[in-house]
Amino acid sequence: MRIGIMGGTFNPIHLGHLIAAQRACEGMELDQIWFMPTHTPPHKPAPAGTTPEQRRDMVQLAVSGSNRFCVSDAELRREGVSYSYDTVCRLQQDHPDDRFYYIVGADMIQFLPKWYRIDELATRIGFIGLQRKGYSASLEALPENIRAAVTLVPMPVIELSSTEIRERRAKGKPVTYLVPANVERYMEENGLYA
Ligand SMILES: Nc1ncnc2c1ncn2[C@@H]1O[C@H](COP(=O)(O)OP(=O)(O)OP(=O)(O)O)[C@@H](O)[C@H]1O
Ligand SMILES: O=C(O)c1ccc[n+]([C@@H]2O[C@H](COP(=O)([O-])O)[C@@H](O)[C@H]2O)c1
Repeated sequence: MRIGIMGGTFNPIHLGHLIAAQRACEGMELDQIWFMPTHTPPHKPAPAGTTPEQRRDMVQLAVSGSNRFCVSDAELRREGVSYSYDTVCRLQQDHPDDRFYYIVGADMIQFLPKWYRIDELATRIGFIGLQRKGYSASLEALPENIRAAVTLVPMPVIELSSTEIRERRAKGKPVTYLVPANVERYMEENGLYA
């Protein structure tokens, strides 16, 4: 199988993540997308306002209607910083017949050279890079070996982030149509970000 890994903090998951995953799925003819919430993100502050279980629950709700999308808790089960290299090595050990692709937004593409053991990672998997407003999706600045591993997939610009969802919730503004309805309900019921 061709499997896309959609890694993220997902604090919380929003429609930008889901549309990105769907475009990657179509553009690269993937069989499945595994949404992989990080335990501890490598390059940003530890997520505040939620537990890892709550972030995972919201992702689970968001993908519940799909037959191609699912949640992997491989990183949540592993203590410490969630380096993608460690995750990929483990996945390839457990699923030797499958091919893995790592899906990243355009904001992340320019930081790929800073990823832990990126040179080895780029020999193991392909990266699927998606367009995102405000960030250059150009590959020119990347070293040749990393550039060769990235395929760009066009996606409509979805100007939306988890930060915006948290800020709207903190101000008492609705997040309707920005996150799936069942995720909005979960945030309400658990008093998240309010
Ligand atoms: N609107 C979007 N369009 C395309 N890709 C996105 C979008 N939002 C997030 N992504 C991508 O999804 C992955 C996971 O993102 P993450 O969970 O950190 O969400 P975020 O919205 O960037 O969060 P935050 O605002 O808290 O920094 C990253 O590769 C990121 O680039
Ligand atoms: O392995 C790394 O060095 C690395 C550095 C930055 C980001 N990542 C992964 O990229 C994904 C998106 O990261 P973030 O910080 O936008 O949530 C998430 O799965 C991270 O674990 C991985």
